[in-house]
Amino acid sequence: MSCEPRIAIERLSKCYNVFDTPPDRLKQFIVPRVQHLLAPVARAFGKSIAPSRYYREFWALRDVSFTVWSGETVGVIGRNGAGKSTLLQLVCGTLAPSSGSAVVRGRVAALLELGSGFNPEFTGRENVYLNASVLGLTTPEIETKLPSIIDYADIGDFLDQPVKTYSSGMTMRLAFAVIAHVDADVLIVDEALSVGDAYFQQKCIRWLRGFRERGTVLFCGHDIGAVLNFCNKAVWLDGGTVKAAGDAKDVCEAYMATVYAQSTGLDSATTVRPAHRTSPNVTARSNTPNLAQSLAIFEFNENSASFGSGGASILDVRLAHPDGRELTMIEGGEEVCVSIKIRAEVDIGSPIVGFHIKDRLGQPLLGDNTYLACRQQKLEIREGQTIDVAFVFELPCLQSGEYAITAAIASGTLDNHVQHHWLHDALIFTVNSPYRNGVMFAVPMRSITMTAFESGASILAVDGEAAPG
Ligand SMILES: Nc1ncnc2c1ncn2[C@@H]1O[C@H](COP(=O)(O)OP(=O)(O)OP(=O)(O)O)[C@@H](O)[C@H]1O
Repeated sequence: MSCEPRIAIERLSKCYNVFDTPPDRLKQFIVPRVQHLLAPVARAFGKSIAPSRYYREFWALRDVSFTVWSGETVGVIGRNGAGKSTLLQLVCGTLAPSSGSAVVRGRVAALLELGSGFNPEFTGRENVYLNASVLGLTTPEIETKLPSIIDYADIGDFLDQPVKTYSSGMTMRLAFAVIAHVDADVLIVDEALSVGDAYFQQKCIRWLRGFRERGTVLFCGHDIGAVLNFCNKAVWLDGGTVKAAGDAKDVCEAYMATVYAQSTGLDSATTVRPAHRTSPNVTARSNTPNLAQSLAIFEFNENSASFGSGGASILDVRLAHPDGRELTMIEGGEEVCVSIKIRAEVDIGSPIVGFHIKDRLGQPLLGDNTYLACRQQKLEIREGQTIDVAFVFELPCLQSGEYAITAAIASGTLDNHVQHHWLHDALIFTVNSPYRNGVMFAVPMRSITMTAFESGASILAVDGEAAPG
């Protein structure tokens, strides 16, 4: 990180004029103008006219100051209406401040309202030129990058159709493709917009993660998990002012404690208590996890993003029961099988096949590879042969959301290998789960026990269902 501040925000405020009724807006438009015209007449009679006001002021942001340093990823958090979007729009310059300043150094790209910079009457191709030049690229630069932008957006023949004929997903793909090619120094992104279809979402997240390594990011986080995963700093806005700023973990924890306290009516200072080991109170016990999570598994996507030196291709990736039956519903802790089918295009001496399950932010949650388990009995695959690799394991209880399985085949050892084919997001699946436990995934508890005592004697023991977390 250098010592150059990329974003310097000083006493930034934004006041909106709020009209209670539409006629008030009209009155505000007409009456002060008439009063202004009549003012000289009134003055001639020794009178003055006080200008009428038909609105009230609403300060969406007041005296906000903080600095984002080069290389930082800062999440802006806060409840609905706290002023996050207003702040981001002021930083991007799409909204004018009422007072104070937001100075950004370097080339800025914003992912706020994707496609909002597009002219709906122009074709996608024309909009790429328009948008990229607004973001600072010269025409020769755009021409050089155009094939890559088109490839990234992957919207086929629609490129030469007017943008007004696009679905919102297509507009988003094209807008993101432009953003990904403008070599920005600062990226301002509204997390809620980094969506689309699951494959494209994973592609965006991969790009954002890569960008984070070289650029500065200001990130509007509607989801605390995303901020914790993605940001090193956080700014907590509350009613348009900065409530806390600093290390993302500290700020998010303080924010969550307050949100929890407000939703439960408890004082946040009383929600964290020291552990008391002497007198546990109530008992519940469980060893039968039976809260079902419903799954939707998409088709294997052989065209998903990939890399590798070649020599082998991943032909299929499946998530199913270990006996091959289709998986539509799982219970916490059930055995599942991730199977990967591969064809060798050359002889491969020491194949290593592996997979990752990633959450919607691209965070790898779990996975494994064949290296340790199979190193004693080396398998060789000959050119033209196919192999099936099956990983059978207990899938932890996942939170609701979208997940992606990435699969790969390499050869060699863990430290020294050739990557033949790495297929990002080969299989997407969604989980609709009842678990709300605040962790990325939960392991099924073998038992959960709470015991009530009175005068040292146990008075209550209850068997309950396992609900991890
Ligand atoms: N054009 C406007 N006129 C009047 N009030 C506005 C206008 N735009 C935003 N506001 C108000 O300003 C406050 C901050 O809005 P903002 O959209 O910045 O909040 P936010 O933190 O991004 O909320 P959310 O998480 O719901 O997106 C809200 O109370 C909102 O109603």
